[in-house]
Amino acid sequence: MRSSAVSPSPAVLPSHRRQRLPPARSLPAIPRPLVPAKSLLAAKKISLLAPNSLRSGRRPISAMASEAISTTAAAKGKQELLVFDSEEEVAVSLAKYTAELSEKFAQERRAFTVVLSGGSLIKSLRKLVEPPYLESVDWTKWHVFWVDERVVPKDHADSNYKLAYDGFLSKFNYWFIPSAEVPIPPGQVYAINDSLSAEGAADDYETRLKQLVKTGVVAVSSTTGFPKFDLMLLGMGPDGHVASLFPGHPLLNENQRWVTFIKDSPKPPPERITFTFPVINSSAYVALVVTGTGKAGAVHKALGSGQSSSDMLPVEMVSLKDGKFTWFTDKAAVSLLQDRASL
Ligand SMILES: O=C1O[C@H](COP(=O)(O)O)[C@@H](O)[C@H](O)[C@H]1O
Repeated sequence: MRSSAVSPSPAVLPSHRRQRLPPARSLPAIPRPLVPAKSLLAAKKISLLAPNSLRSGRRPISAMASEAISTTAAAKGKQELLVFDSEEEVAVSLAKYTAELSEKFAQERRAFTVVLSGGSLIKSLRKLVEPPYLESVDWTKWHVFWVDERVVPKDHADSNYKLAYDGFLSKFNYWFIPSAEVPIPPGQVYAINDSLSAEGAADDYETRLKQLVKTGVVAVSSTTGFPKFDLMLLGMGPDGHVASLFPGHPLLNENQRWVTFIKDSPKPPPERITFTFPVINSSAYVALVVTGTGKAGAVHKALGSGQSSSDMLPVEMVSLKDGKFTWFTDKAAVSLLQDRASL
């Protein structure tokens, strides 16, 4: 088992986790099939619309939509837009994509640093804890972080940690273990210290990240000097916010801090901590998962309007320095892009 430089003390774990969860090392060994190296992004997709991407095996929603989105995406930098028929298919593809990156980084760096969001993203990760991935992924290499967190106790309904724990980290349902945790060593799950103020929690998280950079668990971008996470799994709100970076908020311009705090979040709860754009944009891979008609307006503004302006949505500010940025969407989320009038 890999030990981390910074292990959460038992005091920062929520009581339900302390009491109920067997340590990862006590789980029975699970036979891990050899997973052949596969190309990334080989899963079923119906659209590929951005430049600099593999184009094989993909069919556009429509020629009109394809052309229009491709043009806009080209103007906005290296992005790939994948459109699936349903959220179910998004979840299937996201699991494959994540498992393949897990294998790649586990081999290359002996660690896989994964950053989670809250919100609907967690539900879309459900296929990763089902066969075949629950057996084939080397969970012991995972180091789990949060791109943003609400400043509430970890057992609070608003906690992104709790959401991830209840919806993902505790959902390891192997046939002879009816209910167990995903076997990520507990010291590699980096929840915030919920006994601190928003400012204190942001400082503490940034300090912990700096220690993990020093020990080599988290990589550093040679381009930006900011931490370079292997995979960031982002969601997007209907207003186009990502992490806890909201439209028009001064935090959008933060360019020094790795982790900062907000006390006036327009979406409750008001107090949160969040990674900053320099950190998000230094990632090796970002998967932005956007599903449902509620997000269609923001998707249209980001990808379909052809306008690049001073009123950029936060999602439009995701622009990786030297990483790969992929949108995982369903048809509902891109429904306004399919409307010829808006293309
Ligand atoms: O408040 C938040 O919202 C966003 C988006 O959530 P969704 O439910 O609309 O997908 C989420 O990505 C972020 O982590 C969370 O704190």
